[in-house]
Parts: sequence; structure tokens; C-alpha cells
Amino acid sequence: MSAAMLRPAEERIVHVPLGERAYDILIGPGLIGRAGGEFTARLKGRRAAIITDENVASHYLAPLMDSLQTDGIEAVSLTLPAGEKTKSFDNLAAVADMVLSAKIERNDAVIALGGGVIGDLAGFAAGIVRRGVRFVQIPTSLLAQVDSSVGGKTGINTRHGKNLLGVFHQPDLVLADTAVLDSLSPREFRAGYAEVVKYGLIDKPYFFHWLEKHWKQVFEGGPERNEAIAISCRAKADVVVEDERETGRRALLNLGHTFGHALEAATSYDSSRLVHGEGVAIGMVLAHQFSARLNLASPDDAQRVAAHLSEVGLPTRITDIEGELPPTDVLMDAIAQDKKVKGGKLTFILTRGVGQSFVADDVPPSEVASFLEDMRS
Ligand SMILES: O=C(O)C(=O)C[C@@H](O)[C@H](O)[C@H](O)COP(=O)(O)O
Repeated sequence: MSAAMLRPAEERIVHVPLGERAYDILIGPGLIGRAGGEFTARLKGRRAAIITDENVASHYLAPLMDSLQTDGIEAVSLTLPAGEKTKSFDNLAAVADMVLSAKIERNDAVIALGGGVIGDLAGFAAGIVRRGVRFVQIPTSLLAQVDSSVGGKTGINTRHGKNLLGVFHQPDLVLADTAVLDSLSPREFRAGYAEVVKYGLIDKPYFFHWLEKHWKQVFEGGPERNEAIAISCRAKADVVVEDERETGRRALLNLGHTFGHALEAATSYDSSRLVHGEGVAIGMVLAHQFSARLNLASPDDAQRVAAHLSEVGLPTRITDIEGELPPTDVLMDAIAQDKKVKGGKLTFILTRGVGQSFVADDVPPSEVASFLEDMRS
């Protein structure tokens, strides 16, 4: 019997039509236990190097290994510490070394079993080892399922900022096992939810409205959760297909990220103070407030966005971050390292209202600095 015939009714497939780099995102419960079947059905190689973290490994590494083994895939694994600090040069070297030691060939695969940190790091290694080996994403956080596992952005952080080294390397398959979401902490789930809200705020006002009404069911699980994940993956896939290498429209997916990344750098990637999704939540509110300050949007929209994010328990203000932050000029330095800077000019994702985001080139740094100064007092 084929893997497709064994699929549970609630499973969704989002296809990413990228020509010779096209792939499927499978969304549904139990996919880790069926990973071997999906792998053999879609990839030629019969060897895999699994990269994971300590938290995820204790729950899902053994079931994944079993499934691969049952389907005749020879797999080795490397378990790294959990957390944003794992996205480092040293760990990139460790992953590349392990993948080469395991003699992973171009048709074999690196498998990322974990959240965004593991996906970004393992994807970067997959993109550079032998100038590119196959890559399978098995995202285990909501954030990774709706965002980082899709679209091929990989990377590590440097002392200059977030994701400043990396390559575009599309996965060959994404297995989003929704059963694993039940074991996330409420904080981790909320952080991923910020990226779900982002798709509504970019260009889907009806989706934002739907989330305002149904967020409790999304948090509780059930059909609304799967629906929100599938809509998010579809939304991201559509943008990626239009602009795979972020020369234009893809920058919209960065809504909230310019401020968010600067805040993550300002808190030294200390997850006890701020995790990525929380930085994005604050960043999205700031983007709406900044747009209102520039008379591009109504302050009521910023208020509405802040009200929804805070209703689900996300931080919405810079002052919600615990502890001291560096001065505004240090935040501005981090913003100046943003990958969207062109000719030294800042590019921001601004908005004309809920679901009406746009890419704004040439935003005056002095306006941003004085806005940030006001927002932190
Ligand atoms: O895939 C994209 O494009 C995004 O911008 C999605 C973001 O949500 C994601 O966090 C991404 O990793 C940020 O990328 P960066 O280019 O700003 O480092």
C-alpha cells in the first residue's frame, strides 16, 4: 500500500511549485512515524544525517530513526543544545563535519528535526556540503511549521546580527507533524502564532479577522489549528514562488522582523528574555505604530494588532522586555546590518492598514531612531 493510501483524512498537502526545486509540505498528525515511507517515495538516496536538539531528541529522535530504518534508510544523528545560540559558526562546522563523516552524498539527505534554529543551521550545512545535498525539514515547533521550514532561507547568527551568513537552499520535502505541537510550552506556541498572524497582516485581512475570532480553537488544537497552519504555508509558498531569492515581494515576509531582529540582538539572543516570535510580535506592532506616525495608516489599526497579540499573551511593547536594553544607537546599528539595506538606505515593511503591508525603501534612519526613542520610554 502506498504512503498516500495510509494518509489520515485530516492531512493536507501544500505544493510549492518551484520548477526543478518543487516540493510538498505535508501537514497532519503522525508524520514522524511515517517519515521513512515519505522519504523513500520521494528521494533517491538511502542515507540520512539527522540534526536535532536536546529537547526534541528525547521525544522524537527514536521514532524517526525507527521509521527510517523500517523503510531501509541508514541514518545517523547529531544532537545539539537547544536555543538561538546554537546557530553559530562552530556548530555549522560540526554539522558539516558530521555530514561528511557519514558520507552523505548529493542524493542522500540532511534531515532537520527541530524548530527554526535547527532548520536554519542544518539547511545551511545541506546547502554547502558537496555544494548542496538533499534536505528534509521535519519542523517540531509551530513557528518552524508555518514559517522557517518553508522557502529555503537558511543561516546562522554572527556578532553582527541575525542570519547574516546563509544560503537559499530549498528543502525537498517538509513533514509538519501536527501531533508534536501538543507538547510545546504555551510560550513556544504563542511565539509561533505571531508568524501565523503575520500572514493576515501582510495581505490577508480576512485571515486576521478569522484569527481574532478563532484563536482559542487554534491554541486548543483541532481543525482550526490545521487550517491556520495550511493557510500560513500556502501564503508563504505563494510569496516564495513569486520571488524565491527576495529581490522584491518576498521582503514582505519580513514584516516585524527589522525591529524584531534588532531586539533579539539587543537581548543577546537570551531566550529567557525574548524569543524570535516575541521579537516579531513587538516588531509587527512597532511597524504598524511607525506607519501611523508617518501618516500612512490609522493608529486604530496599530491598536487592533496590539490588542489581538496581547490577548493571546504575546509581548507588544519594547517595555515588555525584561531587563535593560542597550541605547537606541546600538539598536540602530543592528538595524543598519539588516539584509534589506540597499546603498546604506533602510528598507522597512510598513502598512496602510491591517492586511495592507508594503515594502518601503529609503526610510530615514533619523525618523526610525526618534520613533524608537519614544517607544522605549
Ligand atoms: O522566509 C522569509 O523570507 C522570511 O523573511 C521569513 C521570516 O519570518 C524568517 O524569520 C526569516 O528567517 C527571516 O529571514 P531574514 O532574511 O530576515 O534573516
